[in-house]
Amino acid sequence: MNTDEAPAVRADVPGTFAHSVLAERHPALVRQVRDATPYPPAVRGALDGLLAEITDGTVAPLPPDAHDARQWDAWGAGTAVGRPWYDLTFLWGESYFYRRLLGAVGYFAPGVRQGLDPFAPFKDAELRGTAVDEELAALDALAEHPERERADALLGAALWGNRADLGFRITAGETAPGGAAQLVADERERLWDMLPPGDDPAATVHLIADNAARELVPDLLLLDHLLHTGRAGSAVLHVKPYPYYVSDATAADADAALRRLAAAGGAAGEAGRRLWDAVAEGRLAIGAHPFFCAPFGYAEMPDDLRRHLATATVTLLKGDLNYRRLVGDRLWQPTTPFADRAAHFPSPVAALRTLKSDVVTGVAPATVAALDASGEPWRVTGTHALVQVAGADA
Ligand SMILES: O=P(O)(O)OC[C@H]1O[C@](O)(CO)[C@@H](O)[C@@H]1O
Repeated sequence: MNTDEAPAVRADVPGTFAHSVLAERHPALVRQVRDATPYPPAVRGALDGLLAEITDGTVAPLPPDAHDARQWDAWGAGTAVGRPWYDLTFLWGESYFYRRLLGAVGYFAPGVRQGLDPFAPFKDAELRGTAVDEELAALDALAEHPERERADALLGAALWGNRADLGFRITAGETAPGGAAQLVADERERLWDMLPPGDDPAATVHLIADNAARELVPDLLLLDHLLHTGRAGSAVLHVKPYPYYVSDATAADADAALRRLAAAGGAAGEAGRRLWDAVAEGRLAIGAHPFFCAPFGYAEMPDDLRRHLATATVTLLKGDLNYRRLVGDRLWQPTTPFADRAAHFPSPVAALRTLKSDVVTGVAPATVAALDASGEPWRVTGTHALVQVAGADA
């Protein structure tokens, strides 16, 4: 199917979800970042400048001496600069917003704030929170269950862990995410068929992570299960090269989650120490390719990343943004076959996603009709989820 058949998601129509992200979520986030850390006047000024720019101004360029100014030029910054933010496509505009926010807090420039994650206060609080304690303690009860039940439970935890996304909560407030957990597409069986239990040292699972803390912990536990049961001989965890979309996991977040697990008691601690050993022995690698923060879909991934992902028996792709980048950030008919949209991906791929934006494919017509008839904004509230698989029959 030609991508021109569906319009790109844009943020220029008031009343749409994408518009609300630029008009409400981004300004709220700038204020939250400014309040979460005792920033000096220069940083506060830069954040205020960014706030004014995204509210009333036009897109400003990166400083010419920024380490990635040429990269962003190649990614289209030249044509974006000087235009209203709402003129940009949603994916490009969101991505550039996060790059600019990091610039405002001095993340990239030499100096005392270089490399300091502005979202760390939110991520740390979540990782230390009692909700994680409770989730880890619940693992002990799983040990007695048959392997397939444990696998399903861990897959479910990784799937619904995607609801814990901190960016989502900024506008979801206290009452959401919640409601009935519901899968709009359920291809778990096909996923497990690709990874039979046993000793297959050649099976490699790649996991393209989404959020840190409450999502990354169950992601890691799922990888541990795959490695421990021999469903996979090795694994690669792909994280972001720099802080992104508020809570997206970086290598520092992966280390923090591994420490949290390894220090836990019971089954969680055992899994954490196995994961620690797996990293130490090279069976679990952590990667952070620059393209994971690029403002484009995965169909446009560079050759080196394509070759790397092609080594996967299956790639688990987590979360809403990764899904948008997989199928294309376009307003597809929800019945558009997922396998068609994901056919470009270099390995078999399984999307594990709670729905937090308008993009969706691969939903059966009767399901779409029932969801639409419910009158609920089922695509964007995080109350619905999907497990979809493509490339498994190749
Ligand atoms: O963490 P996730 O599941 O990728 O969700 C993040 C989602 O939140 C947003 O940033 C704002 O809705 C979306 O653009 C994005 O798809």
